[in-house]
Amino acid sequence: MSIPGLGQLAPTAAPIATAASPASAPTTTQTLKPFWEYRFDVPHGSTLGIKLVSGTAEKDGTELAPSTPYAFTATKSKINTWHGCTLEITAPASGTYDAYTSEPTAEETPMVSYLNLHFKLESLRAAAQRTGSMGPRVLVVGPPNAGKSSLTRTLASWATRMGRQPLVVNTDSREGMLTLPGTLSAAVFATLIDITTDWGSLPSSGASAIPVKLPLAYYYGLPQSDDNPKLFKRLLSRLAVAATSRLAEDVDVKSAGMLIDTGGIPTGTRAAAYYDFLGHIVAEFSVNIIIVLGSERVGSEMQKRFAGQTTTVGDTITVVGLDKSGGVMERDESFMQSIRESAIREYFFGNAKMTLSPFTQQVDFAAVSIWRINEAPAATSADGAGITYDDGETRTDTLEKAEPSMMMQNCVLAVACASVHDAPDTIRDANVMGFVYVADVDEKRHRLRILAPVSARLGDRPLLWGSWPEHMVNLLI
Ligand SMILES: Nc1ncnc2c1ncn2[C@@H]1O[C@H](COP(=O)(O)OP(=O)(O)OP(=O)(O)O)[C@@H](O)[C@H]1O
Repeated sequence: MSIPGLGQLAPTAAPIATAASPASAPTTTQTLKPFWEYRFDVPHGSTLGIKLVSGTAEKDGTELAPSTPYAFTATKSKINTWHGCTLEITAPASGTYDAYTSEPTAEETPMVSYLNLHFKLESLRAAAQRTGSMGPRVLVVGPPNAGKSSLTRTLASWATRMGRQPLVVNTDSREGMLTLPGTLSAAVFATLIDITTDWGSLPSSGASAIPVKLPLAYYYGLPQSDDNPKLFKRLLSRLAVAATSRLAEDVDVKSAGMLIDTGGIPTGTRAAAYYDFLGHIVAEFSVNIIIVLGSERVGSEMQKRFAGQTTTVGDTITVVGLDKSGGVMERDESFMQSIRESAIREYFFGNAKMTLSPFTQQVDFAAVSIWRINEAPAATSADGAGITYDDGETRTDTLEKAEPSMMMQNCVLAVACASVHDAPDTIRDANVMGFVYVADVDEKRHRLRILAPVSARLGDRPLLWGSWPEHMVNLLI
């Protein structure tokens, strides 16, 4: 399944630094030979400085500018080089970090196979440009922590560097792409990505040195894709319609095609639901290239299900297996929770480079229309009618009207691009305009204190209340 001649990255890692403290935190230089990677793990509360002194280097496909200091916090990632480079590393003034160099040869690193893939996609894009047809629609799949998002980002960056404008789609609602977690989103990438972030800064009202990418987002609002499969698939279809029409209206985006990131396929009984979602994505986005990262088991399942099939636009589906990088890092639940909390904080208050001033407003219970997104496990909604739970309620993909209550305190609510007068199904299908945070619920006075990124009234916009991202108690502290 792998491109011949490329094996798993050899674990030849040589630790160069751990647990820096102010006394032992000098600025050091690190020289990387061609194909080496500098891998680093910086926890929350620590900041690692990296500067390219000579040579060339990339992070997830985006080149580091020479002599420019970059600050990384709460990041597990790598800097790689094709031709060799020297980096200046400034250890955190306080706090810890781990870093090491991986020293593979060209034959050992999967990065070469990723680059080969990029050139293959480039030739398909050039052909699509000549004929006015749709460029490649690439789906990246694999088990959790296979490096799927990193590969998607790298392919997007390389395409952008060639002057292409691919549409990048995130179908992993546990993590947000250019928006908060809990969403499915798509955005055209025409400019470089801020390498100190995963996907770039969240769109906000502030100015930014790097052009901000505006995603189209739909709010799913539940922790797992299979918590409400019917709703999840419904929103994927909505996103696919929007993505396809974006391609239709712009020839440059059309020829560049799509890069679609997915959530990790779990093992065991939950896997079936995830393969079902992948089938849905393949059909709805007319996927014609499936990249399977780091799993022969997933690879053979994808081959069996999709290889050789004809897409809805008439081309044939190809399944390609690629090795996972030996450097991909596990991110435990507490690390991921702190990433989600930082995303919420950044959305309302900005980041180290740009401070935002969110707006607080008091709103009467009667002035808001809040809709609850419920879990509805698959087996129970096979007939489309939903299940009757012990509490006597029936749950489907349809939203349920919710009265403001203490349960909403410290929750993020999505503002739907719809009207409170719309039917629940229209509200469910609407894309998201933005988010507000419920800072306080005063049940006695029937008032909510709501934080919004801009000083605009909620007007007649309905609010969607899910359980993901989870409530965050210390946003205003
Ligand atoms: N070669 C590498 N060296 C060091 N870190 C890496 C490398 N490749 C990826 N990572 C890091 O490993 C982590 C997991 O990678 P990534 O998010 O790409 O995996 P994923 O398969 O998308 O994960 P998930 O299943 O959670 O969606 C990320 O923090 C990423 O930056």
